[in-house]
Order: sequence, then structure tokens, then C-alpha cells
Amino acid sequence: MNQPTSFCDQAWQNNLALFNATLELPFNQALANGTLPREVFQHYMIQDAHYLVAFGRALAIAAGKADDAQGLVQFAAAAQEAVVAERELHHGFMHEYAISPEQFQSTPLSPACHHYCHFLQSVAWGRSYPVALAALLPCFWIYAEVGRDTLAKAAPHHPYQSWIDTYAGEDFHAHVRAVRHTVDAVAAQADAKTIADMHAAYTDAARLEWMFWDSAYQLKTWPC
Ligand SMILES: Cc1ncc(CN)c(N)n1
Repeated sequence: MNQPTSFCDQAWQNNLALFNATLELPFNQALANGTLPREVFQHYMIQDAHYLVAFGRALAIAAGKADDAQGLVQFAAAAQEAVVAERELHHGFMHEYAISPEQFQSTPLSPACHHYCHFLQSVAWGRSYPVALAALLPCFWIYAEVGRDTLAKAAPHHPYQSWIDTYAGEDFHAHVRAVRHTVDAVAAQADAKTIADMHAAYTDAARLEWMFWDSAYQLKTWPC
């Protein structure tokens, strides 16, 4: 008898065209071949450093909603990882580009970053633990897969090598496997309505990942 498809496998299949479109984005193509303009990467770094604080906050809220000790510890640690370890990568680039803490703090969130941050926080505060986890999953999984794809295509002597090493690296991938395992375990206990809400939350977040890169490539700011 065939194994029933897990929530994660189903979500990946449902959103495969969107993931492939994400890989095809000019930002990700140029990131891989090393031609992404420095100005675009700088803009992205600043927006992403803002994003990671909201992502970390949403993870901490999800940790507080976990119905077991394992989930509490896993997502509290993931919040710490996002705000301390992942942002360390950004600090390195900010230093290289001479972006001061004041310049960072005074740069407003772009519309796409603002939307994504507020989406994650509102789902984390307002929805159930399973739905919050489904909204957070693309932030891990899509980055890991984009990281590996970028590594496979990357030009030698890459200007953004530490970015590639972080997201293609085994540490990050092990982390993503652990998150997928928990999401599948939580989904296995969930009713049909919750599973449908989880799929909707996953797709919303996967779309916002696409928008985040697209917005960075276009250096988007508020129109007025
Ligand atoms: C927008 C975004 N999404 C996900 C990740 C990986 N945590 C990130 N750094 N930035």
C-alpha cells in the first residue's frame, strides 16, 4: 500500500511551480552567477536584517504556543538562531559595505518586507500552533533549497559566498529537516480544516518569499 503523503511533501508539490518561478527570478539568477549588483544586495541585506527580527518574534510566539516541550525548545532556539546567528551574516556584509547601525535603523521596511513581517506576526499571534508553523516553514525550506540551487550554479570567487555557504550548508539543512519533521508530526494530529488552513498559510508565505526577492531586485520603496 502507498504511504500517505506527508503535509510537507504535499505542500512542496502544491507549490512547485511557485518555487521554480522563485529560482527563475532575476535576483536569484544574478545571485548565482555572481552578477547581482552590489547596490541590490545591500538593499536586500538591510531589508532582510529587518525581516529576521520579525521572523524571530514569530518563532518565539510559535514556541509559546507549542503543545509539547520539544516544540517549545525547538522554536525558541530557532528564534535565537534567526536573530543572533543569521543576523551575524548580515552584520558581516553591513560592515563590508560600511552601512552604519543608524543607517540600518532609519531605513524603512519596503512594502514587501513590511507585508511579510506583519503576515508572520499576525499568523503567529492569531492562529493555531499548526497554522503558525505552516506559515513559518517556507522561510526555512525555500531558503535551504535556493541556497543549494545557488551553490550548484555559483561562479567561482563569488562575492556573496558566505550567504551561499550559510543557506546551502549542512547545519542549515539539518535545521530545516528538523522543522519539517515537527510540522509533519503536528499535521498528522490535525483535522481537515486545520490542514487546509496550513496549506493556505504555506502558500501565502511562499508567495511572500517570491515577492521579497522581486522587490529587492527592483529596489522597491514606498510609492508615496
Ligand atoms: C525573506 C527571508 N526568508 C527566509 C530567510 C531564512 N531564514 C531569510 N533570511 N529571509
